[in-house]
Amino acid sequence: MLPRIELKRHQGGATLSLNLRFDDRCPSVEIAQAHACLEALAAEQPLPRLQPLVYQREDRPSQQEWAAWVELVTNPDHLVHTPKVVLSRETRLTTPQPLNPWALLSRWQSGAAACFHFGVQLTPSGAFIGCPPEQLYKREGRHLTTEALAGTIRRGRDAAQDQALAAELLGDKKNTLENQCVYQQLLTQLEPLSSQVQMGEAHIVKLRSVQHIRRLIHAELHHSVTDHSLLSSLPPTPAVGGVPRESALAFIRQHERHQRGWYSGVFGRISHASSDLAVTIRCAHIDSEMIRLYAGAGIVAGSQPDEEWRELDTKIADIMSLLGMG
Ligand SMILES: C=C(O[C@@H]1C=C(C(=O)O)C=C[C@H]1O)C(=O)O
Repeated sequence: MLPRIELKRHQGGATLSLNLRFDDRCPSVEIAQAHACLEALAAEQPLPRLQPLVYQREDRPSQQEWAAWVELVTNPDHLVHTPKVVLSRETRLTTPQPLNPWALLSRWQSGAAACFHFGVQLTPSGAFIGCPPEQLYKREGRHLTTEALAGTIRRGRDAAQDQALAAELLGDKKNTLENQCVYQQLLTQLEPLSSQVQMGEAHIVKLRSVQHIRRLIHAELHHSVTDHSLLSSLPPTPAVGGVPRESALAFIRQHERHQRGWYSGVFGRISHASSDLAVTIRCAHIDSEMIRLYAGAGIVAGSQPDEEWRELDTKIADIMSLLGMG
């Protein structure tokens, strides 16, 4: 989806872009519609204060169903052909109070400096917003940077505990395997598309509520490779899908009963000179009476249902705390 109007904030200002399509459309109609959109833009207004919400919460799957899925994925007969599946949960908050998505995004992004910040107005009262920590890829000319971001542990109560948890994460077999599944697939996919592929050391990324293992990957793209080729090949990475992709996605389609919607997709900017794209995790879909939050966790050999469920709780609680709940 390409929005009609894009607003990009950067240091020292903002850029507004207007997108026009001239393929199968009458040019004068397209220009008139674009003009109407520009005229409908309202002047900047102060954001409303976020009020604590009264809501009803429903999680899909339930903890019981989740445990059953994790047992299925970690069964040796399943692991032998599908070593990683990223399973997800949808948390629905039904509320009679309208929530201003931009007020939520503003509070969210102030505590997520190292993340992408995006919001898409889908309808007058509906938006998809998020602060994902994960880059699908960044391209400058022929130079590509991507990353394997997978493997999670909570933040510590103080600096010493936080460091101890980070060290535990880096040394943990199950989390290392989760990350390895991602970088191995990225390296395989990049091989026919690029040369001089280099991978950095595993290190820790610290977010407000969780820490992750990350490995950066750099490559020089062949001249024939376009964003279209990269987007046809890389997503969904095993950070949101699994390994091998097809059987992991088949498991997800068979078992997850909620729609992932815009969650676990791709969001960003593409141009001839450069591109910058994020994976849409840590996000919320807001409608007039419902907020949908999403969280996923990579399931591999050694994953325990209760621990993975707690990981989902931590990721969701991070967003709910912005709304004064959870
Ligand atoms: C799928 C999500 O996150 C992914 C899963 C992770 C994990 O299981 O350790 C960590 C980061 C992401 O790769 C999500 O947050 O929804």
